[in-house]
Amino acid sequence: MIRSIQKPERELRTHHAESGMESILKQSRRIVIKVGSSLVTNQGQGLDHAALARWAEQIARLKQMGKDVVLVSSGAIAEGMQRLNWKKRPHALHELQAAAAVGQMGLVQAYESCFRSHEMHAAQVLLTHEDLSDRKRYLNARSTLITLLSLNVIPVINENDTVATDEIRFGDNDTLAALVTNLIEADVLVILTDQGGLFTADPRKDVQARLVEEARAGDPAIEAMAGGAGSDIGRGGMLTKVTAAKRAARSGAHTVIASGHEVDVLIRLARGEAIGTQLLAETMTLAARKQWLADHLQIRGNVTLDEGAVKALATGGKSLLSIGVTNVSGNFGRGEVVGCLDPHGNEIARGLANYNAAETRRILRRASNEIETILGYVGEPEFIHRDNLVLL
Ligand SMILES: Nc1ncnc2c1ncn2[C@@H]1O[C@H](COP(=O)(O)OP(=O)(O)O)[C@@H](O)[C@H]1O
Ligand SMILES: N[C@@H](CCC(=O)OP(=O)(O)O)C(=O)O
Repeated sequence: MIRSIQKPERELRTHHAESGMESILKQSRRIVIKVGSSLVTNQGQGLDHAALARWAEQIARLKQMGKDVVLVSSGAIAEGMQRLNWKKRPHALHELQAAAAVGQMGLVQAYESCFRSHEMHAAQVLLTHEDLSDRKRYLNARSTLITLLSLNVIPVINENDTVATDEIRFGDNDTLAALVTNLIEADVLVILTDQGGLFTADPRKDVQARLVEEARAGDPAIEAMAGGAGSDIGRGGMLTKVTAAKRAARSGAHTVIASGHEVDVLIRLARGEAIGTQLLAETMTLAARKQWLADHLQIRGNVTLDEGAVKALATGGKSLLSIGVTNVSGNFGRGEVVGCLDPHGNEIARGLANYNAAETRRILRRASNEIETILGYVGEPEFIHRDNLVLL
């Protein structure tokens, strides 16, 4: 497992290396990597294809090291501007959105051809923040991403700029990357940018600024160090990265902020070299996720379980299958929270249902392999997956 709670005396370190520190990437299995605009474009004009090829190569090597990788990549607007022959970044949101729609084609084409040379595929996933706060879409996005990972495909995520405006306005894929980290319960979020990491002040303005090697994600002191907006190309700045780290920590993920200009930065991090800034989460992934679930609980209905299912949940650490459900009450949708009652009506657990109430009424007491015949399709084999279940 990855390193967990840091000691208070290590709250903030600003001196350089030789500290024997090891990168948290070494121990982690599931990683979200965010590459900022400055690392995938030619100063905001078109894509830097050589850079994309380097990212794909490094990610292919991480895969060989047994890591699951999701890539969050900016670059659509810059590529769209070039394809449309626009020399200056427009101010009107609808024009930025149009540029993103044109450029996204080039972005995924480029990644697909890069990953193909490593005998891998890329998948385009466009998301908005709202998608991830809606429980049904949250579950759908989660299942799709986890399936893509199991198929050895690299999901390449960007904001769905056609329907979102806030992120274009602020130029921020950092928040999106943090939400994806929560979504798939990644161990680490790696934010690559044009600076060596988080400095005690903006290094472009303050020559005295020192690199913060390690701190606690969510420490108010680091928020104060991260100034306002950054460059003209990407405009989220360091503050959105520090905030992203705080958000990622909510599901137990650590964050690394490092320079994408370091040669083979991802490989070196994965081998354990401490590069850039490590912002550490205090809780372990699973516990944090359960806490997240607990915070979001608003029961929409109940299912009653038979004794076997109660035992499987309470002592077996298992998922809840439809075969163990004997009764359904309420009117919940897919992704909504249901209470799980024992045969005496006592609530023993809560979790996110993979099937809505009407579907559950049809599949109760039936085995998972019968779901497809009964409903005409099959989603997940479990009614509530263990990861989405909290015992009371
Ligand atoms: N404390 C700080 N440490 C490092 N960089 C900072 C800090 N405060 C502000 N910045 C600025 O944030 C910029 C990175 O943000 P941004 O340009 O949005 O990158 P990206 O496109 O990679 O998301 C840096 O170039 C730097 O000028
Ligand atoms: N989604 C947009 C821009 C997002 C963006 O610039 O974010 P960031 O790289 O965090 O500064 C694009 O692909 O051009």
